[in-house]
Amino acid sequence: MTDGTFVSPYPVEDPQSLAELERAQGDLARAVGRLVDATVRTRQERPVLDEVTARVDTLVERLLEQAQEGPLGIETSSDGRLRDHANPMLGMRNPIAPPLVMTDDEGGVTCTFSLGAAYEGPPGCVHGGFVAAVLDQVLGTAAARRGVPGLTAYLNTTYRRPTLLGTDLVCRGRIDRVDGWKIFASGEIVDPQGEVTAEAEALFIVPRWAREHLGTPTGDAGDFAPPAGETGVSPTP
Ligand SMILES: CCCCCCCCCCCCCCCC(=O)SCCNC(=O)CCNC(=O)[C@H](O)C(C)(C)COP(=O)(O)OP(=O)(O)OC[C@H]1O[C@@H](n2cnc3c(N)ncnc32)[C@H](O)[C@@H]1OP(=O)(O)O
Repeated sequence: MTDGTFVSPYPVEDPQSLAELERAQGDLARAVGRLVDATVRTRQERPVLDEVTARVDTLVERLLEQAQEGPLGIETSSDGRLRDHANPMLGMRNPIAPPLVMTDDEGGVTCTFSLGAAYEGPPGCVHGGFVAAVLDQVLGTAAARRGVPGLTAYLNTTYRRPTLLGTDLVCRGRIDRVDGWKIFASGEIVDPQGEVTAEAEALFIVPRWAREHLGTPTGDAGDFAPPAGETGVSPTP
């Protein structure tokens, strides 16, 4: 989804306590994100590794004492907007989300980000799948912010040069053409030297099951509620 692009049709009963819960969820995700990074980079040996593993297992059990069965889907945030907190690119509750933070600009969106050791593909470089995932999310967000929140029908990615880990990167996405429920977008990742490391052309399509709920492309979720069983997307009142 698009992390707050759409106003939720569901009212929030107690925004203040939900905001406090969200802060705690975000803190946990950031702490676990540091754990993921440390797990990849540590040079500790046994018995330290055994000790940490046992402590992590205990913490996992604690969290699972109260957990839902399946994925999160879409939830209404304390700010009254629809958010996909589990999104691995920008979800507030997902420890592996870099996270990507988007700003609107003329014709699309811009995102600055940096990826660490947990995203390594070729030595010192971002794994190509994550390069494509960043482009997918940024271009998809540009489409959604134009009121056409589609699923990716294709994403043609060209890798021009290695995308280095630990550097400040910029990804831009723009809309090239809108044709009804289809939106054609393109974008690129640029390194600190101003060189394009990867670029993509993509088509996003609002699926049939979502069209009647959107009515016409508006940029707002309206009374959006996907039919049960037709998609994994499940808004939570
Ligand atoms: C509030 C509402 C929320 C809604 C939802 C939120 C999503 C908000 C996303 C934000 C940003 C996310 C960024 C990460 C994005 C992912 O990660 S999405 C996950 C990866 N993608 C998928 O899983 C998509 C899987 N594929 C599908 O679900 C379906 O094939 C599609 C793409 C939705 C299209 O199916 P459909 O809805 O049945 O559309 P259909 O009527 O068959 O085709 C419509 C038109 O598109 C054309 N077309 C279909 N597929 C293709 C294709 N691959 N190539 C070229 N043309 C095609 C058809 O020929 C047709 O053309 P016309 O005849 O109209 O000229």
